[in-house]
Amino acid sequence: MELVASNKVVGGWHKRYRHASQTTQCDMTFAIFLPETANSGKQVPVLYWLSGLTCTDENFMQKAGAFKIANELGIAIVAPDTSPRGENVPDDEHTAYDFGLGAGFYLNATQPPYHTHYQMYDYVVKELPNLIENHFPVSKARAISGHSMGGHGALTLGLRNATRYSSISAFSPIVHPSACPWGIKALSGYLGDDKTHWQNHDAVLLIKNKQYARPLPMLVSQGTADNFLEEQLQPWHLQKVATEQNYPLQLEMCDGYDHSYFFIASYIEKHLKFHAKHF
Ligand SMILES: N[C@@H](CCC(=O)N[C@@H](CS)C(=O)NCC(=O)O)C(=O)O
Repeated sequence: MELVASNKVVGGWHKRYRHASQTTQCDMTFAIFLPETANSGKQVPVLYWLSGLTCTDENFMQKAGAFKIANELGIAIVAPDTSPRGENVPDDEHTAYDFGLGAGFYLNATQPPYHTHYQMYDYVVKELPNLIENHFPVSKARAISGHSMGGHGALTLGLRNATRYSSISAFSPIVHPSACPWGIKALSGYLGDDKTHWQNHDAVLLIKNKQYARPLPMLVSQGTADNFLEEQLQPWHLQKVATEQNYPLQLEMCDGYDHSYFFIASYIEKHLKFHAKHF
């Protein structure tokens, strides 16, 4: 692992590392925030943060305003990149922002030419936590959260790995990718056109089909002034299946907030306190 950046912040540390990933077969960069309590070697729980389309490990760390409250709660935060990157990594053929680089959708692609590198599900669920737990003073208590495409990642990875995480949250998530333009483009491009292969990557279908080992506490926050609300995000689908299955979802509609990090900065304290309660 190569240290790329190191900044002291609120008594703790923000660090960026690059490493050769066996899962994605390219160099990956991630960021970690370590609270002050970790300086003395105390093992702290980890929140994995998955970012949205076009993002890297940097957006959350620079814009979410999470450090002070994460430090008070003694929580580390790990932010991976949103896709594999590098010269040999194929992009969308039209270099669109919603597929390929910056748009890995937290799944394991099966379709050429993407399947070699686009293995973000295994990277986030397995390789990254192993690396983090081997190199930093963290416990095995993990929570998962994310925004938009990363909200989709948090919901689906959390549901499918309910024994690895203690709680799930999401901001403005893509809840039903099988039925919205961003999701249909990604799932067909990475997994092929057979929709039976999409079900494991769709939070609404996972809950509908009870595809989880145990229900985890789930908090979803959605701005009412989000440009993507009607066409892409559609949280009412999640609310409906959660009610039908009695899944412990807390969905809050936040009046006047848009899709940006201004919204995340406004509600991150609530999400961090939610996860802190369940570690
Ligand atoms: N319309 C935007 C869509 C991308 C977008 O809104 N990305 C969100 C996640 S889905 C984001 O977090 N962007 C980066 C940021 O705000 O720092 C574009 O064309 O770039």
